[in-house]
Amino acid sequence: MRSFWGVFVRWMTPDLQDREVDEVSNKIYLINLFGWVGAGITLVLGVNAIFHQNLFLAGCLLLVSFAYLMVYVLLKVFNPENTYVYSASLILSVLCILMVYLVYTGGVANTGPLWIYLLPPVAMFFTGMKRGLVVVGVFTVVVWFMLLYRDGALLKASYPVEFKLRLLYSFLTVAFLSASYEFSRQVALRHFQRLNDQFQRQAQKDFLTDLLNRRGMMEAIEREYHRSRRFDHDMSLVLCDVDYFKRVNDQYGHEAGDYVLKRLASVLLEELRGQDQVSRWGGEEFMILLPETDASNAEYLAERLRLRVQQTIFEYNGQRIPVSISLGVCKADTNESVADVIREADKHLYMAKDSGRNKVVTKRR
Ligand SMILES: Nc1nc2c(ncn2[C@@H]2O[C@H](COP(=O)(O)OP(=O)(O)OP(=O)(O)O)[C@@H](O)[C@H]2O)c(=O)[nH]1
Repeated sequence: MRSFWGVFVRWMTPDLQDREVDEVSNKIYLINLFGWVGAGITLVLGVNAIFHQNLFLAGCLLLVSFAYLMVYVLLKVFNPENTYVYSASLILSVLCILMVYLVYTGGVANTGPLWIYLLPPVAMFFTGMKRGLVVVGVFTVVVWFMLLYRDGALLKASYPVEFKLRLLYSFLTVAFLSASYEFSRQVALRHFQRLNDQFQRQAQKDFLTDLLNRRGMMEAIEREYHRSRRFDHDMSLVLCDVDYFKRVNDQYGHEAGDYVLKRLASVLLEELRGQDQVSRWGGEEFMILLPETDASNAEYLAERLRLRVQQTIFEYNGQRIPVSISLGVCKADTNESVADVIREADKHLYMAKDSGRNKVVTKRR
């Protein structure tokens, strides 16, 4: 039963290929739903009109039903992300024509004009506030003209003047409310997107050094790794660790330790090229990603960093703190996974530590 429902829903809805639920996918699903509901209702009304021998009305309604079905076909056959704008325009155009027709004929017992309130919310939601206002504006002018021109000479149905005026005033009120609602929705959406971007950035930043954190760097490495494989470019990693950092904390205090990490972060940033990326990998460890860099250039850069740190004066509260770093360098090979490359860089770092610290060790091939 469940799988039947799943197949049915999949058949009825456009394929968004696991796209995340967002404003666009939400719109696509609603346009599709609107198409189905519109096609269903107008089909029933069309068949009903055939039974009542009103063949002109039946023809119109069946045509509308077919047009709404095309909304689904457009979304299903073509890429919905490209065609949903056309589907929305189709829905709106057909809706406008249907509303004008209902105002013209009066529908059942002159209640046809009551359906025009559908237009403002649908127009605003499907096409946005500005375009929605244009559609509603043009529609209002057309209907206003039809209702007021020579005391209803353009209408098949006849309405009292009070009804016509109140219909237009209340329609404009609904249009204004729909536009305000759409405007607030857009403002809230933008605010939400800004917050989301901010959280995403924060989730990838290290609060102490303001560098990328391990999570942000992992993403950067994965991205670069796939790029370098695809275009057959070199890529290297340098893992760098402060020597005897525990002593810094013990001797000068934890705040001095924090100062060293921050200062070191800015020294590393100064030495690197714009395309390189540096992150705080954890504690007193920094991971550096070097795109388009082979092992000997990565080693050269690592050596330059080591020297630069050695020559930099780290001074906190008037006290000079001796700081040096050890670095493990590894160039990514095509047959290695990202985890392998990181493991290799880590292995070389510990070889640098074992061989006395303040050293660079590179994987040679
Ligand atoms: N001040 C400060 N200390 C940190 C931070 N993160 C980690 N540490 C300290 O860094 C020290 C790391 O010490 P160890 O792992 O023993 O390494 P080490 O003393 O640098 O020795 P080697 O790496 O072998 O040269 C620990 O004392 C941690 O408490 C931080 O954000 N701020």
